[in-house]
Amino acid sequence: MKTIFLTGGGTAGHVSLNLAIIPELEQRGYAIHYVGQAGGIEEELMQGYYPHIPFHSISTGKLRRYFSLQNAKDPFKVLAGVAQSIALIRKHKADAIFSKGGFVSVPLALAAKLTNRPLIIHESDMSPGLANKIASKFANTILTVFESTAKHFPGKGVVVGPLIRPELFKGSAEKARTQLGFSNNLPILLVMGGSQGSAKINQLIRETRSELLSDFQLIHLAGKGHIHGDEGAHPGYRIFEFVTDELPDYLAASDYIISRAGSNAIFEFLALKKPMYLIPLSKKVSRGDQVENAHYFASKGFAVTTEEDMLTTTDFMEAIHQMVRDRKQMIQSQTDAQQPPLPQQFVDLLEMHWQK
Ligand SMILES: CC(=O)N[C@H]1[C@@H](OP(=O)(O)OP(=O)(O)OC[C@H]2O[C@@H](n3ccc(=O)[nH]c3=O)[C@H](O)[C@@H]2O)O[C@H](CO)[C@@H](O)[C@@H]1O
Repeated sequence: MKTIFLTGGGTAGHVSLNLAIIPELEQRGYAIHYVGQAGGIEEELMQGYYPHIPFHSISTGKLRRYFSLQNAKDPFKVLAGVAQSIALIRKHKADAIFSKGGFVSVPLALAAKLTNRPLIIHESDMSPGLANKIASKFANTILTVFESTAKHFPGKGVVVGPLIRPELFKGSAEKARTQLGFSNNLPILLVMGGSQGSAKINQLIRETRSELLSDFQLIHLAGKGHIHGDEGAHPGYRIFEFVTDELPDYLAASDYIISRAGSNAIFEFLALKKPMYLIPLSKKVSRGDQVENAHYFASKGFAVTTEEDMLTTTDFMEAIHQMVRDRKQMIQSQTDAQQPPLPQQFVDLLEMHWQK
């Protein structure tokens, strides 16, 4: 039996794809181990979805882009993580490593190189993240979602497209309506501020909620720690920090989406053919990957987008009206788009590149 180490964490966007391929890997008889950070979202999601898979925590640095005294300690934390990773690879006789990115993946990537194990990386965004840029030096292959990303990895980049968790296609709209106490009279608008929630989007929803509730029923995924008091009091409004098992049903019931532009989430909405309004995380606080993702989606006719800087409630409401007006065309463009690969095809590709 082959043993495979999966890694990726920090945000749910660096875990989703691993969750999607685990059933296929298990069916092919792999022994799977997950390497992440203790207390990270990766540990929480793995415990929730796959509690039988051993989770190993390692030490890692944060790879901050800003000055902090913590930066001086980080190289030592990464080195400790490399030593732990080498020990884990040897102890469990890992044959190959698959990394979905995030800073926790860097020590394991370096350990893969030092122990001569094949390493495959996946990059979801148009421009690669810092962790993947570093880890790519030790990788055999970097699988990308966007075609233009492969050029960042000469000789190693391979376009694979987005992978969607199969359970997202199995939701029941009726189940969601019953559970949420929603009627069939008004469309449902789902709001997702990325896996961690978005203070900006939450604020816009709070400011426009009474207006929105005359046209929509709202499912608001606000993020951990972003719910204040008794916000769920209105019968057409339900707020949650983060949902897991219910997400397929909530997505099936949704007629429209407002979201950040994280790669996993927007490709899920595309695969489910949901008209969407994207407000990407600003370039001021990120490398601008979400701005690129959102512009790409708008250019393909899959989404309406506005940037968050200077966004007023009037602009916000206007963009929502535009999404409603463009609904039919958006669904048509989404229907014409290339279908995402299946987990079987993705794992075939992984196996092919491990052998290289
Ligand atoms: C702040 C930050 O660094 N964001 C990055 C992070 O986003 P983030 O972690 O938000 O990831 P994505 O938006 O790509 O994916 C979010 C995932 O969480 C799931 N979900 C969300 C809410 C919920 O209640 N339940 C649930 O299961 C979604 O279905 C999706 O699978 O990784 C993405 C992929 O590399 C990047 O594009 C983003 O720029």
